[in-house]
Amino acid sequence: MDSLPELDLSLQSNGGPHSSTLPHKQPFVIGVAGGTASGKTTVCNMIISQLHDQRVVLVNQDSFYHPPSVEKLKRIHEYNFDHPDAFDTELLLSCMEKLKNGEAVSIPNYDFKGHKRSEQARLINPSDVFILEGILILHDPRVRCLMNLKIFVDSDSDVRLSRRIQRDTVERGRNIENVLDQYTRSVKPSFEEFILPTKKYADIIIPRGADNDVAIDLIVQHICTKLGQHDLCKIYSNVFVIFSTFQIRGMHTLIRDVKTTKHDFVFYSDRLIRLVVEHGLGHLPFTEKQIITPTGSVYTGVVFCKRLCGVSIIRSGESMENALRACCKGIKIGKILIHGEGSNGRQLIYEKLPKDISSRHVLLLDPILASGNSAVKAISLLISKGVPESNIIFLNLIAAPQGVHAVCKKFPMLKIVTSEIDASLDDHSRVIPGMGEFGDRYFCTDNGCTTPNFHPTSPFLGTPK
Ligand SMILES: Nc1ncnc2c1ncn2[C@@H]1O[C@H](COP(=O)(O)OP(=O)(O)O)[C@@H](O)[C@H]1O
Ligand SMILES: Nc1ccn([C@@H]2O[C@H](COP(=O)(O)O)[C@@H](O)[C@H]2O)c(=O)n1
Ligand SMILES: [Mg+2]
Repeated sequence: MDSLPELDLSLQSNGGPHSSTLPHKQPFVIGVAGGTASGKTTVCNMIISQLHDQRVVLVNQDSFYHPPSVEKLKRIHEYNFDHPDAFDTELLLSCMEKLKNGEAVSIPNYDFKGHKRSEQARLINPSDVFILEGILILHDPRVRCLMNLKIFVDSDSDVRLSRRIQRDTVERGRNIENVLDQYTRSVKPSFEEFILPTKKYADIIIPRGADNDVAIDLIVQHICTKLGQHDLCKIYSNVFVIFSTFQIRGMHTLIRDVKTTKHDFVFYSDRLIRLVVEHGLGHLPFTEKQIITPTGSVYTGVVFCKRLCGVSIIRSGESMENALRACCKGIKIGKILIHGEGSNGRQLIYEKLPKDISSRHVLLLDPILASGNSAVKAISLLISKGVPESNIIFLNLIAAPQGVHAVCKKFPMLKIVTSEIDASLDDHSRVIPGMGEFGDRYFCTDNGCTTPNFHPTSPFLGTPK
């Protein structure tokens, strides 16, 4: 029998686990094609507003219209703006190549009234997501090759024509006669000859354009999932990186900064730890439960697994205990101390684990997964105590690829939940870029600590200097 009260997971993560994110080097490129006035620009703006936490840049194919020569401008009513040759695709390709290489580019702004590039160009910075939008954006195979997701907006042609009349007379300096004449002479024939045939390249076709909220929601979810997939998450299905937002990156920026004060380091580490713990809890099993609300109505919900325990790897892991206690009232927390210099020869120095640990789901706590040697030792101990591998969730703030490989290869059934995966390890097995000695910074035992923030949970805690 437990001497502690039954566990109550008083706070839970909002929904299931996100198989998520990392800043990745290559941007996610989406192509959005469709006939004129089908709602491409409107759909793109809706996607961008729903991806509010990501850096998303919209690049319109219109920006790459060739400016017609003076001769052609004189007979502009004969010009076909809906033909693939109307666009400077070479310029589009070279801009995209620079952006993909992390360089900023200047792209033209297009003036539909004067049929020319505006004086003022638009500076575009490298970004997480680029949306390329335009009637013929799926036409050139080289442009299609840049895309991770291809969308075709499919709206009824009568609706498109009426919207085009409205838009072009209000926004593009045309009259109804111009619009109808251009539509029958070049817009409609080119749609049939060049634009409609590109629908077959689309991964997703959106009927009814911007009215199709469901399709737009699904697309946004798909983009979020894809953005969150670090390469290691693709290799190991048991690695989960929490969804990266500017908030999370901001907190990482603070705790990784060598100049950050001790107080801020502890404050922002605690915030990040809480997020990781909440995500970790989202991976626990649950069963369905119906309850009656005060209005007498039935609510079908879930109850979480109550047989839990935390195990912190001393000393840094102890920094995660408060967050776990705050989420899981009365949770038992065991401790493991492993010691060893260099990359080999880790030894178990101390362990204090609940007697019934084999029947519990274990949240193993260590903010940094570096070489993985200590983690492998700790996990092996848990397994030797009878904890099923699949009942272990290993929670970190940052993980090095080497540590992820070491743990996942040996224990493919456990789950790792982390907030960022770093680039590498240095010769001293320190995570790079990393955040230095987490335990020293958190417990204020490094040199120069002026504002001790004492967390007296560990029998092994050094004396603050
Ligand atoms: N679902 C919709 N309902 C009403 N008006 C719309 C809808 N989608 C687009 N529009 C309007 O139709 C016009 C054309 O839409 P737009 O997004 O510019 O199309 P595209 O970029 O494909 O040419 C715009 O004036 C826009 O405000
Ligand atoms: N000077 C120009 C350039 C283009 N067009 C028309 O714009 C349409 C593309 O923009 P959408 O937002 O409608 O996709 C295309 O159909 C061209 O006919 C123009 O009228 N004048
Ligand atoms: Mg548009």
